[in-house]
Amino acid sequence: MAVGAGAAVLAASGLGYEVAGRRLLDRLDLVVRAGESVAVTGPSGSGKSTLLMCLLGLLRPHAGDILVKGTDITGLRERALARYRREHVGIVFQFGELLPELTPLENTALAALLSGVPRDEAYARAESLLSEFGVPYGRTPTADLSGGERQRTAVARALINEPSLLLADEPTGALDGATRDAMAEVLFSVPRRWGCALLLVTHDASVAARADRHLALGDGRLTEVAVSGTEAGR
Ligand SMILES: Nc1ncnc2c1ncn2[C@@H]1O[C@H](COP(=O)(O)OP(=O)(O)OP(=O)(O)O)[C@@H](O)[C@H]1O
Repeated sequence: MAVGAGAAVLAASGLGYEVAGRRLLDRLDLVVRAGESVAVTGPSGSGKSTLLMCLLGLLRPHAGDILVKGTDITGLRERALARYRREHVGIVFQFGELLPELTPLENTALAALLSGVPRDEAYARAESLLSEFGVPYGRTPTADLSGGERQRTAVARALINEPSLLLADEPTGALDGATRDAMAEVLFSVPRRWGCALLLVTHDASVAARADRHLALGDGRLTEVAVSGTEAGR
């Protein structure tokens, strides 16, 4: 657990999910606390994206509970799930999923505007987050930014509604070298600075090693990956 990690934001227990007769999640348990980062790795096809989809409420697990801030989201109907995603969850994908023709400021503010935040406040929050992450927010369309700038914009957008849970699916997968490291640095600073819980899925062991906890998904369950001496001393 991270130093000073707080209450459980996410507590999933006994999760089960089957597809085509295959048990992808099998009595899986997972707790992520406020201020804590958890990385999940696992072979291709082991069910990492399926787990994230369950946590987002886009797939309904066949067994188990997913408590987010004490509410079991597995029992929510569509409208309540949409509200849950809007109010509690931020998500960053591999390719950022931003609208290319909008500026980074517009892309970031849009997520707040769609949640009913007044225009001035949405833009003020967006400016503050983008400066924090060192993204230029002039008139340049997002399409013309570098890969790293686009991903940092995606993090700003994911944070604008002050989520308690930040989910990231291969957020560094499309980046390489120094850009990937810089992006990892930004992501892992988020739980420390904003106090939310971060759950990150990655194929990159060096990125996973930066998390407070590194879990491996295999045979439908999560197991702790031992932290090496160097990592433990970070
Ligand atoms: N609707 C479906 N019908 C049949 N098989 C499916 C369906 N959805 C997912 N699968 C299978 O379930 C397995 C797990 O998929 P998932 O995307 O969760 O894996 P992953 O660990 O995220 O993989 P990767 O690392 O390659 O992204 C895969 O073998 C996939 O083909």
